[in-house]
Amino acid sequence: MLLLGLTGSIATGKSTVSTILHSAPHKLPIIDADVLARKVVEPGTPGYKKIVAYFLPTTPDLLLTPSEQDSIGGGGADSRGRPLNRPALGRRVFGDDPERRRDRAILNGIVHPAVRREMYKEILYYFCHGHWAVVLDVPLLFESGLDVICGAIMVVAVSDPAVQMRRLRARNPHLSAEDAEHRVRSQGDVRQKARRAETRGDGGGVVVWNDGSVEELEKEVGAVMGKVRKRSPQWWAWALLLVPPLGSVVVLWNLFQGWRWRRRWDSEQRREKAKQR
Ligand SMILES: CC(C)(COP(=O)(O)OP(=O)(O)OC[C@H]1O[C@@H](n2cnc3c(N)ncnc32)[C@H](O)[C@@H]1O)[C@@H](O)C(=O)NCCC(=O)NCCS
Ligand SMILES: Nc1ncnc2c1ncn2[C@@H]1O[C@H](COP(=O)(O)OP(=O)(O)OP(=O)(O)O)[C@@H](O)[C@H]1O
Repeated sequence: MLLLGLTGSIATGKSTVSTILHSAPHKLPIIDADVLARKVVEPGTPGYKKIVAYFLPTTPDLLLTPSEQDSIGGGGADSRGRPLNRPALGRRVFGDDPERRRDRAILNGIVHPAVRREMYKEILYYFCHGHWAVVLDVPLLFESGLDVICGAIMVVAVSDPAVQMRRLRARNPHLSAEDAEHRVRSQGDVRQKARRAETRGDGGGVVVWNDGSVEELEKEVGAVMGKVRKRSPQWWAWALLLVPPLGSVVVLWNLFQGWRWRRRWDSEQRREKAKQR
């Protein structure tokens, strides 16, 4: 089974592409890291407890008040505690200054391992059901190291940063211009991610440009999926499932390839930095 990593930057169109990939004619199952990242910090979970222990003393509005819960339809507080006030936590961790970077690293250190565990369980489920591919929708695919396990990576990118900012503010009108700017800056430049995917070569890394309309996007997704599909037909997914030793060898080979792509990219980056000095 092909693990197709779907990534990009904030508001570049990952969720829109993931909806396209989930619908006909592609009909792929989706594992959404944002959904899992919410699940693993629900009240009562170990993730929730760690976040409250670290952030509450310095973030008085970290938990929703009963009236805020009513207004978002979250129900009343129960014995597991009040839900997190996500915008308030976002203000603590999104941005470029050292304090926010440190707090973001701490939050990532709590949330990412729990997300990875949930993700592996879902991958196993889809593998056992004989799907030819599953989409891993992960905004921070490269940053979290999950690129290594993916047989192919699709980056959804926009070439004009103003388009990204406009779509973000239209989708999240509650964000101030400053908050929106902080969120965009908290993720790497999407054009850099596009270049990184392309270094993986034909079908192993593809870029979907989303500067145009949704109809154009659908066509573009169709075209790049043609390249991806060539590398991993349905019969191959069944062969891996029915011949476990073959499946194990292929998993190891894919991990090795992913690791080699990562190393190649890191050394290219080092060379570029050295040239700039
Ligand atoms: C800070 C939190 C509570 C803000 O929640 P909020 O509901 O306001 O935003 P949401 O979760 O929908 O995120 C919106 C977008 O921000 C970006 N983003 C989220 N977390 C991060 C991060 N740690 N670093 C950079 N960008 C991020 C993603 O593109 C995401 O799609 C939340 O984003 C969070 O818990 N982040 C840490 C976990 C994480 O990395 N999630 C991303 C997938 S693993
Ligand atoms: N081609 C397009 N034309 C117009 N609007 C678009 C297009 N693609 C996406 N959008 C809109 O832009 C906004 C951001 O898109 P989407 O939610 O798919 O991005 P995302 O990368 O998943 O964002 P996030 O990382 O924040 O979850 C949405 O409101 C979406 O409807």
